[in-house]
Amino acid sequence: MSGGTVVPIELNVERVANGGWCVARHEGRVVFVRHALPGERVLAEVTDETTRFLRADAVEILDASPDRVAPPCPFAGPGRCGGCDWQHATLEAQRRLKGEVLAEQLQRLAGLEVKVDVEEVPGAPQGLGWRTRVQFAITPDGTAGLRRHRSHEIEPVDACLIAHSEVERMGVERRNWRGAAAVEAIATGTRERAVVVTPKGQRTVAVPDLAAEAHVLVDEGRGHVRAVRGRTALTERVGEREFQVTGSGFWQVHPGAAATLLGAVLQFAAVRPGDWALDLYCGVGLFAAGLAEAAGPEGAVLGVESDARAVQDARRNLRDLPQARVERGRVEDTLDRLGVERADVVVADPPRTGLGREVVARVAGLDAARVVYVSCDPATLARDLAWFAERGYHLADLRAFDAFPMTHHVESVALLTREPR
Ligand SMILES: C[S@@+](CC[C@H](N)C(=O)[O-])C[C@H]1O[C@@H](n2cnc3c(N)ncnc32)[C@H](O)[C@@H]1O
Repeated sequence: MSGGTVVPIELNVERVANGGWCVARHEGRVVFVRHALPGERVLAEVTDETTRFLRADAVEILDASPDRVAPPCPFAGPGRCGGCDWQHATLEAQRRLKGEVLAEQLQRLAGLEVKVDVEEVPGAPQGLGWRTRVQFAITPDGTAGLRRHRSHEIEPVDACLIAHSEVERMGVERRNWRGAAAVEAIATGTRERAVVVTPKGQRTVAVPDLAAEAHVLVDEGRGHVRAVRGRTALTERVGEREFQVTGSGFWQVHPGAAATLLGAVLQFAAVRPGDWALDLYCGVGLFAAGLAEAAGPEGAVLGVESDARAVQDARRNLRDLPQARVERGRVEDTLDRLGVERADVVVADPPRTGLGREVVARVAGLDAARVVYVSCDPATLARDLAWFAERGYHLADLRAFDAFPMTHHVESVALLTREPR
């Protein structure tokens, strides 16, 4: 907005929308408002304006929702840290709102009427202290902070309440990082050093008394974190099995999420001994391991993953399961390249962009009895489910998990089955 005093507008807040917003209306235009809750009357400052809609921050609550609480974090609130969206709502309300968002996306984009209960993920009872990877932005004077919402500005913080205690014990916020643009701290609980990658190379930082795994990446000032150079593997444990995760390879950030999602995937996949299963976008092999154990030595599992280091990790993590193999490549080309024509079960866990129409068509063509779709984005999940429906696969079951408390993000696991012929 241009300079001068910003006059707040009064809004009656309606429903929740995807992305941590609520919907209101002002002079014929939709307003997407943050820091508000459905049913509230608020004064809001407009932060962004187009011909079709406004964005605004609630700055004063005139009628509060019964779901409202004081944010536990002092850096949450209008114009402050953009890392969390729902610090001002109870955890129960946050989960209800996420369920409403998922249900609304499924209704609007896939024509599905579903009631969604978002389940708690064990390991963060207050919704705090769960984030095992935190990307800190660095101010020009070297102070660590977090980005403000939809902004390049940095909010200096002296602690992040959703960060895991081991990330906090690294003390990234208490060090000076002059010359770096970003630092990513990754904690898992077994390593005792921090590795810093600078433009001049990699160095190891001693972190005194750190009974934590610390892994810090620094970029070259271009505003993004680069993959770590060299082999700095972390070890994650799920049940009896250990998973090596090298560099910035994908692993769930909530310490309870990997085991919880694996449980949901195996429940829906219902793999039987001798089955032929695919794990698409397999990362370091979390789901492939469970599928291979269930399929047994007579079965077979193929993991497909595009990231070279994740493929190396997956092969290592699955080396005691000869029925599992991992192929490096993009899902879009690899199934064709390998001539994969059928499967009993397909698990797919794509990035936020979802599967897309072509991969949906390719997966549906495999004629699997069950397709398990793991998604971190309700909108792309709903879009893809509509395409699956065109090809005869329908939503048979859905579980959703609060793997990112205090934020608007929600993780879903959908079971798709074929229409009987
Ligand atoms: C959400 S992660 C899932 C990882 C794994 N299922 C897990 O739970 O740990 C998505 C993975 O897909 C990989 N990926 C991204 N685009 C891909 C593509 N087009 N083809 C194959 N893998 C891809 C990423 O490298 C990442 O490891």
